[in-house]
Amino acid sequence: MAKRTAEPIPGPRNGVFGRHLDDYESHPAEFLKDCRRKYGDVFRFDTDVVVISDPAEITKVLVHTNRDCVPNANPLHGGRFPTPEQTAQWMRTRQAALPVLRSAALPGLLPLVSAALAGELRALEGGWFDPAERAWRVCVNTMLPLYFPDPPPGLADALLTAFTEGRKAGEAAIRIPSWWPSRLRRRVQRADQSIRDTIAPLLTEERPASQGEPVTLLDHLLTRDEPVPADVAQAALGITVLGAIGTMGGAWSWLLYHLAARPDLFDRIRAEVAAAPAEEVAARPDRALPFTQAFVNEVLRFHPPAWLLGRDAVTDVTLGRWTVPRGTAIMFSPYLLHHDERHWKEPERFDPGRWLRGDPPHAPGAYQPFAAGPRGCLGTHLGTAILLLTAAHLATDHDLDAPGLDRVRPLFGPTLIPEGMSCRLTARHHR
Ligand code: HEM
Repeated sequence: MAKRTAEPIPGPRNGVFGRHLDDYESHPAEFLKDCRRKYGDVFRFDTDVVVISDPAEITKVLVHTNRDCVPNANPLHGGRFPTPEQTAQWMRTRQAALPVLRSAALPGLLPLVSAALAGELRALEGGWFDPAERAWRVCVNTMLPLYFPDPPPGLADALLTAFTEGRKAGEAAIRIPSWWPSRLRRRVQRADQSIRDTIAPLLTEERPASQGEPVTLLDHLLTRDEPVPADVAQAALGITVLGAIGTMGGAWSWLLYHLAARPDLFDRIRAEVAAAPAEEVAARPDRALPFTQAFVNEVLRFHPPAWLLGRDAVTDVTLGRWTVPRGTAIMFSPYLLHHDERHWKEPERFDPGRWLRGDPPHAPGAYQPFAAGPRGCLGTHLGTAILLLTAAHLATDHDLDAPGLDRVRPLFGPTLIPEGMSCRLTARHHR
């Protein structure tokens, strides 16, 4: 590995895949934390993989994404760097999806999300369920009404299949070479194709001229003066939701966990929601519910679903006093950042109040639940709103039981989810 200094980047001997894989797999976050303590804010994790934990360096890498580096290679796409044309195509997709995802558009659209969410929560009433198992479908069904006036039958299933298969293939990527046309990979490609096939006819359908303002993303795409290329439109309508399921579902599960773990704070949320005008809560929950917003911020700090992120350097990249060559994977962990006592007072304390006290709660760049820069989360505002609305609906309409929370463990998989939680929602007016 080329360096600016003669000294090699420190890290575990022979890399993690040499002798430490078991240690890493049994406690990934603890292992990384330990390495950071031993080796510093830039350490070598394995040949061609470095981990960084300094907020300023992380921000620099995120901001320069698409220029110096790209989001980690998707193993399903052969592990190659995307071509400049593929990156440009994806950036057009982001642009096409913005009409429903940017913060200014959301107040008019959130009542759709809120109604879908209320239905999903009602459907969960009565039986015991594991939030981490049910979250994926809840999140898809909650997001789709923003995209389609009548979500096409089968699309939610197609998205969930593609998500599940993609997750399995992602986990297997460590064992199967990225160019291997494995059965798993073919299943992901088939699932991806079925999303495109479900969406394609909607883009050519004759639709009645829309009455008044376009509402859903489909309306926006069909009423633009300049037609959006079919591939971009399909990706905007399907693949952006697919990209959101893992993180959104993880965040949703942790929200339920923390609400159940802190009945005192849940009561404060109930009081805040009861005192706020219902229309304001539905359209601008971030403004109407400051304590609930602080609670959500703290959930995403304590248990960021995207706990490990990475970029692949497409050119030599300087990290502190080192330069790593093109091809190096540069990883960082929002979980480590959010639990670093150098940037947070009492990081192991779940304390929404830290977001309300007026003084800056953390070092710049030390809060990264949504990453940042040109490839940061496209659904930051929507994701936050879904969590706020979930808390608001639960507060108004449901009691939440979740015994045995002390046995629930964080599972550091492709996303961070609670493992082993079981809970039950009961309608409040039934009591
Ligand atoms: C609380 C919920 C959510 C969290 C914590 C979250 C987190 C993230 C993070 C950390 C990334 C960056 C990944 C990286 O840098 O490699 C990301 C990307 C992305 N998110 Fe979210 N997200 C959430 C909700 C959503 C929602 C609701 C959408 C809606 C469609 C969405 C759409 C996307 C997309 C499309 C990308 C890929 C951006 C790109 O590569 O250009 N996310 N998300």
